[in-house]
Amino acid sequence: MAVIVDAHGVILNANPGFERYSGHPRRAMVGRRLTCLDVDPLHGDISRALAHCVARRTSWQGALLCRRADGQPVHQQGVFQPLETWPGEPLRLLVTLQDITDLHQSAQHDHAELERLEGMLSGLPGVVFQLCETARGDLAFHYLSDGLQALAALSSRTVMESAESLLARVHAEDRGALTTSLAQSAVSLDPWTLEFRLDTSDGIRWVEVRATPRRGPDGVTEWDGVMLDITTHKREEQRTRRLVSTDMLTGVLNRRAFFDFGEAVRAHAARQGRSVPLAMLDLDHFKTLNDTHGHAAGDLALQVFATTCRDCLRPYDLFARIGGEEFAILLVDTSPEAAWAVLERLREAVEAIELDVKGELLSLTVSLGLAVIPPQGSLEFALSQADRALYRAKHEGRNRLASAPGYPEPQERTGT
Ligand SMILES: Nc1nc2c(ncn2[C@@H]2O[C@H](COP(=O)(O)OP(=O)(O)OP(=O)(O)O)[C@@H](O)[C@H]2O)c(=O)[nH]1
Repeated sequence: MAVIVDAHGVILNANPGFERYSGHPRRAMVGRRLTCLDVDPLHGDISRALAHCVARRTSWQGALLCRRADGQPVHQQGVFQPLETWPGEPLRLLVTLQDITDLHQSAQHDHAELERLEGMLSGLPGVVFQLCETARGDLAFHYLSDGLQALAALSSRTVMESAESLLARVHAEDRGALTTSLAQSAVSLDPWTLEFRLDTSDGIRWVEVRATPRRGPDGVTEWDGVMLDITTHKREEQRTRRLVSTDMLTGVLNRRAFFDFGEAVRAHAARQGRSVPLAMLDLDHFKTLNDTHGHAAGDLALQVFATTCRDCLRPYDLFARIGGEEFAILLVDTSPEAAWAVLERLREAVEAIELDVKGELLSLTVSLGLAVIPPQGSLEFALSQADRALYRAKHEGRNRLASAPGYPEPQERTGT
């Protein structure tokens, strides 16, 4: 509908559609102010639109809330247009109003739907995101649900403004894997899946990401995905792995872990053409200690012995209980000569133990058999050689080191 009004908003003329859409008889409205259609006739948007056009002599357009003659509110899209006038002629405005109630209702419905969806997404146990990589390789988050605050103590808005604010928190050791896996997914368009750590003020959080990529015509790759907090699950997994690889009595590695980790150490050294010194250790006369002082005293001796040995070694040397009172050591990044010296010091440290059993001080000694795993050799074979050397150490009087054939003896090292 359209009306012509003067500078005070008084209706001078109205088209036939006016009657149909406003419900007011056309003739009755001529001479009345247009503001009477507004739900707020004194201070509503129609008053403001009129004031705008009169003051600036430019058009105005925007949404208005009006009331029909029967009292029904109607949302209108209004355009107020000053008409051309001759100099001296009074100002007149052409006002067109279009009923947008249906559009408004559907927008309101969409808005409610969107709010419902937002509420649902922020309630999910994770972060829903849309990540975008431009053809130049720049990353930007186009969407992040609210869960990010709980996951990374960062607001979605901050990370949408700068993806770097989140990427900078990825644990240094995991950044390479993140970049590589994302690049692979961008090239192959296979799903992007990764587990990585985030450094947060609450400590390390483990995150699992799963996202589906697609490529736009402009070469941009977009991933729709979800980030899940798997910290609890990871801690549980690490605890289980520790339990599976740990000897319950002494807390050192068990036989199975020794072979698993030992194989990795061997393979690493072999790639660099280096051999790895290895030792088998067995407490002397342990049966006598058990039989004389009881099994509990034996257990205590094993615990003190294990702690003493562990303290003599570097953190990354492998030390494991591989049988009852049998232990094994793999010395990482150590020459056979240096290994002999380390193990001799260890033997002395064990000899210095004073075990307090019900007020009686008991001493312990250990015999050691040494061998090396050559670059082409196997862990099992070297262990059997160390075992034979250990047998020799026992045979030669215990509380001593003996080495497998070919192992540099101390005399050879010192040249004496
Ligand atoms: N208390 C305790 N004893 C253990 C454990 N595992 C094995 N043993 C005992 O360790 C003893 C090993 O004895 P032997 O193999 O005869 O060796 P030994 O008495 O140390 O003699 P040598 O090795 O020749 O010096 C046995 O009595 C086993 O029962 C354990 O977990 N706790």
